[in-house]
Amino acid sequence: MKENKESYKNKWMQLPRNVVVGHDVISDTGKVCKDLKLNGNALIVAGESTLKAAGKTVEACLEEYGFNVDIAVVRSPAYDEVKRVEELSTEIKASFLLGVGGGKSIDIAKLASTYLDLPFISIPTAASHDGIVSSRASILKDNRTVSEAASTPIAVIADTAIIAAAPYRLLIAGCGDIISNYTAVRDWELAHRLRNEPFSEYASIISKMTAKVLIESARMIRPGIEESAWTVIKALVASGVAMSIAGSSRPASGSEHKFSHALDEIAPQPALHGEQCGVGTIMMMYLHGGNWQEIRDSLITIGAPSCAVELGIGEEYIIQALLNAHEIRPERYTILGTGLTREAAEKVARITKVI
Ligand SMILES: NC(=O)C1=CN([C@@H]2O[C@H](COP(=O)(O)OP(=O)(O)OC[C@H]3O[C@@H](n4cnc5c(N)ncnc54)[C@H](OP(=O)(O)O)[C@@H]3O)[C@@H](O)[C@H]2O)C=CC1
Ligand SMILES: O=C(CO)COP(=O)(O)O
Ligand SMILES: [Zn+2]
Repeated sequence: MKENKESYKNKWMQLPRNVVVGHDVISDTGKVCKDLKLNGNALIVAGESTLKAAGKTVEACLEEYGFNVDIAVVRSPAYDEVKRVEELSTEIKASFLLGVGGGKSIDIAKLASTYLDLPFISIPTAASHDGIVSSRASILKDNRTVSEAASTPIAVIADTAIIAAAPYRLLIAGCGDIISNYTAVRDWELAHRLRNEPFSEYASIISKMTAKVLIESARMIRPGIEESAWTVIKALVASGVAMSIAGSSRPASGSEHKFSHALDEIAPQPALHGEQCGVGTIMMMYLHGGNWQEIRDSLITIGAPSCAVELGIGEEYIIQALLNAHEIRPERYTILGTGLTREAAEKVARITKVI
């Protein structure tokens, strides 16, 4: 029976059981965990700032319901942090993990709980990325971002008051990560046509819909407003569901993400993931022959970076990242093909006003 259980794992669509979104829902953390029949020792995984923003509140809410709670503070989305969290989980005999923070904390908790086969709860403190519910984890290995299959959270607790109070730059980054779905899906369609790569109509439609709805509501996205946090969180959740349906990050990660990951490797001070992906989408939409101006105008309306200066990254790094991008996850075919020439890279960056 066991081997059958294992065999279906590469076919299943893992979706979270409970997605709780709203004002002050963080105070329901203890109840959510009890309702999920979780017991024993909990391990919170958070960053320095997110521990203050929400981690300590989560600790108190869990203790109120009789859980023993430990905390692991993480600093980078790297494998050695995942290993450290795994060891601590084993040491304290954790029965479940909670990722409290941005993509880094959530991905580390997600991957550690996958390796340990423990339940995991996602508690985003910002609407900065679409890994909140996804069955993927993006982790640095030898300075290169790798995307690994991971367990979907059994619950998501997204407190819109905390998310609205987070630095607005994080909400804007989440918008960039969603808008990037447009070129991600075009790359996926291209790979399906040229290389017969498996393609999911449903996942691609959901993914494109999140970008479309967000662009249409761009004027409504404002700092400190819970309604704005709601709008972006719903898009991020839907985008993560699209990845879970596809069983890969394909619906939300294409050539624009390759560009962002390439920047992470060479830029002295990379910008936020979603900010870099947004700028990458402008240029990749140009390469696809699509309406890059609409992408650029939407990012500007939201207040997201649309060029190198606004990313705080030098022009040469933009060009170099364009030249390196196709080497990131080379098996994932995109509009970048086997790579741009320097002239082509400079041309696309100039025409789209990124440099
Ligand atoms: N698995 C997936 O499907 C996906 C994964 N990702 C990954 O997610 C990461 C990007 O996520 P992102 O959130 O931008 O990066 P981080 O998790 O690094 O968060 C960015 C910064 O925001 C801070 N922060 C978060 N919430 C708050 C808050 N409420 N108040 C104050 N500060 C806050 C964090 O603090 P602190 O330092 O305390 O953590 C951190 O310094 C990348 O590694 C990317 O690869 C992105 C998309 C999808
Ligand atoms: O960032 C992601 C989707 O927004 C995940 O993508 P990667 O698989 O490229 O890490
Ligand atoms: Zn992303």
